[in-house]
Amino acid sequence: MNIGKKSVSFKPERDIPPLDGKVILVTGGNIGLGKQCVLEYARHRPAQIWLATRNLDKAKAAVEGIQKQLPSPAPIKLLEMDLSSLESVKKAASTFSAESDRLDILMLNAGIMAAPPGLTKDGYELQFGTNYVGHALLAKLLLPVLEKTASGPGADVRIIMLSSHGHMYAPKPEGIRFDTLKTKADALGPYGRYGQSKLAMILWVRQMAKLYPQFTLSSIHPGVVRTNLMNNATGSPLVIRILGKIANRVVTPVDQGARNQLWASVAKDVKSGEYYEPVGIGGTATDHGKDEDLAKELWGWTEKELEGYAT
Ligand SMILES: NC(=O)c1ccc[n+]([C@@H]2O[C@H](COP(=O)([O-])OP(=O)(O)OC[C@H]3O[C@@H](n4cnc5c(N)ncnc54)[C@H](O)[C@@H]3O)[C@@H](O)[C@H]2O)c1
Repeated sequence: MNIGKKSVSFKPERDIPPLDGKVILVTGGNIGLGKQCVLEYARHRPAQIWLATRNLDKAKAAVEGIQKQLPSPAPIKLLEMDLSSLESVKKAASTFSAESDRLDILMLNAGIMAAPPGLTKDGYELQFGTNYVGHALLAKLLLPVLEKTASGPGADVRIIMLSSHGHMYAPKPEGIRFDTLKTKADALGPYGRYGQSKLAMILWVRQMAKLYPQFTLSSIHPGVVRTNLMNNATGSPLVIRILGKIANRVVTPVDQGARNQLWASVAKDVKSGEYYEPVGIGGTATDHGKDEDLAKELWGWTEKELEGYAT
């Protein structure tokens, strides 16, 4: 943890610059941290915000709520996408690419935590497939538009992965147990699987930052934030209810929690490839999260898995 280190002071209303002309895509933007980011961006008037969601009805209601908080309507478009289906991710990426010729901020925010054992539609372990593989494919398919944006004048392309301090629960000593990524057999338990998926996001950011120096990439932990994330966690319903009640009293409210990812999307002092614990404190990943060989190995595995998906 970041004990003893001082968080960066970041106030979205003060520190997000005007976003004129910028195009932003937020996954999981209908609720929780993602919705808060959409609201904060909307206040700074970008050209377009794309809110990627697997539930259009919930997202429409969320957008109505956001618009009510603004002095005038912001340009927010919905993009249907289920991260647990690579076909759905592919469709979303091609819809986006057909309609937008730039992408300045890609906020890979959606996620699930401690879900019961299961597989995505393509046969990946449910949390790994949703949190990591789906986002890795989305970014891969959006590379042409990201690269085009980065080559333009005054470009500042940001890619942010919502990881977690929970990456410390990734399996030891391996970090990534490649034999568990395509099976329902629950060798790691719900938090081990969550930790593994969140470690993968940190490692992907490290490797991608090396390969694509024209972008600024970061992975972040938002803090322990009051959202719906616990609602789908597996375990004893009573324990989860009690934990949820305790958490609701002590955890960070969502407007505070969203600050780290907002900071990572605009601040000048973000170091590409780094993992940040709130807010703006780098260097806090576990040894696995700093393991460059593991990052390379995971990148190779991911490229092989997604090679049928052209950019
Ligand atoms: N809340 C915390 O304390 C905390 C701590 C560490 C990390 N995080 C991370 O922050 C991110 C946002 O979480 P949150 O706390 O706002 O939780 P949340 O449950 O409020 O929001 C999660 C979002 O992800 C979306 N999502 C889930 N599965 C999806 C799928 N298959 N396809 C598309 N979208 C899907 C949900 O619809 C929702 O919009 C997650 O990646 C989470 O792991 C949160």
